[in-house]
Amino acid sequence: MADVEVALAVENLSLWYGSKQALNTISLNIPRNRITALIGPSGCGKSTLLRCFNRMNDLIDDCRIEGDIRLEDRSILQSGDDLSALRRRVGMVFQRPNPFPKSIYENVVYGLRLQGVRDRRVLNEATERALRAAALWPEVKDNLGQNALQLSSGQQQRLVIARAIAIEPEVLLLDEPTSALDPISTLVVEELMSTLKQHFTLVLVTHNMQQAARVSDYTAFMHHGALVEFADTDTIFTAPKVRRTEEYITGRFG
Ligand SMILES: Nc1ncnc2c1ncn2[C@@H]1O[C@H](COP(=O)(O)OP(=O)(O)OP(=O)(O)O)[C@@H](O)[C@H]1O
Repeated sequence: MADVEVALAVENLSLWYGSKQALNTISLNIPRNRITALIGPSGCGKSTLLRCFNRMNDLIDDCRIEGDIRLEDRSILQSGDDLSALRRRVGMVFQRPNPFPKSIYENVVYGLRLQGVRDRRVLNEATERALRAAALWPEVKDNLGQNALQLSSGQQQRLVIARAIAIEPEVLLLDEPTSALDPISTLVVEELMSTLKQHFTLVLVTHNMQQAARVSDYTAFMHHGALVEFADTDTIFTAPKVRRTEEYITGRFG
C-alpha cells in the first residue's frame, strides 16, 4: 500500500450497541480512488463499520464509539461536527434501491437543490454528468420526467448511484448494492463501480466473495467485530496470511 494515498484512516475503533460490542479496536487505512471490500460472516460488523464512515450509527440510541476515523486527515467523530456536511462528502447506497417517488431528473438533482443550486443550466449539466457516470444516461435521456419508480430495479440502483454522485462526494459507501438485483444488473453495477473509482473512493460491503474478488482492489476480512486481515484483494484470495481468512474464503465457515 506504499503507493496509495489514504482517504479514510480508522484508528482503534470500537463500537458498542448498549452493552454489546460490535467493533473491537479496528485500525485500517482505506485507500483513495480504490475499491475496498469488507467481507466476513453475517453479524461480524461489516455494516456497522461502513455506517461509521458517515455516522449513520448516530441515529441509534445507546450506540457508543471509541477511537477515531479521519477523512482526509481530519477527525469525523467530533460531536460538534456538521453531519450534513459529512454526508455530502461521504455518500451512501443501500441494498434495496430507494429512489424517491419523483421524476428521474428530480432524483438526480435532489442533493443539489438542497444545497440551494437553482440555475437550470447547472442542474441540467449535473444531471447528464451523473447519469452518464452511473451508466444510465442512454436508457433514460429521453424520459427524464418519468417517475423513477417505473424503472427496473437495476436501473433504480444506478439512479440512486447517480443521485449520490451528483453532489460529488469524496467517498461512496455501498452496502450490499447488488444483493437485490438480477445477475445481469449485478454485472452492470460491478462494471460501474470499477469506472467510478477514477473519481471516488469506494467502500463495498458484500456477502458475495466472488464479487469482492472481481471488483475490489483491497479486502478487509472481519470476524466477531475484529479486523482479521486487510490486504490487496489478490493476497486475501490467493495467499492469505491468517488461517481464519483462508478458512473463510475456502468456505469452511460462515
Ligand atoms: N441497531 C442495533 N442495535 C443492536 N445491535 C445491533 C444493531 N445493529 C447491529 N447490531 C449487532 O451488531 C453486530 C454487527 O452487525 P452488522 O449488521 O454490522 O453485521 P454485518 O457483518 O453487516 O452482518 P450482515 O452480513 O448479516 O449484514 C451483530 O451482532 C448485530 O446483531
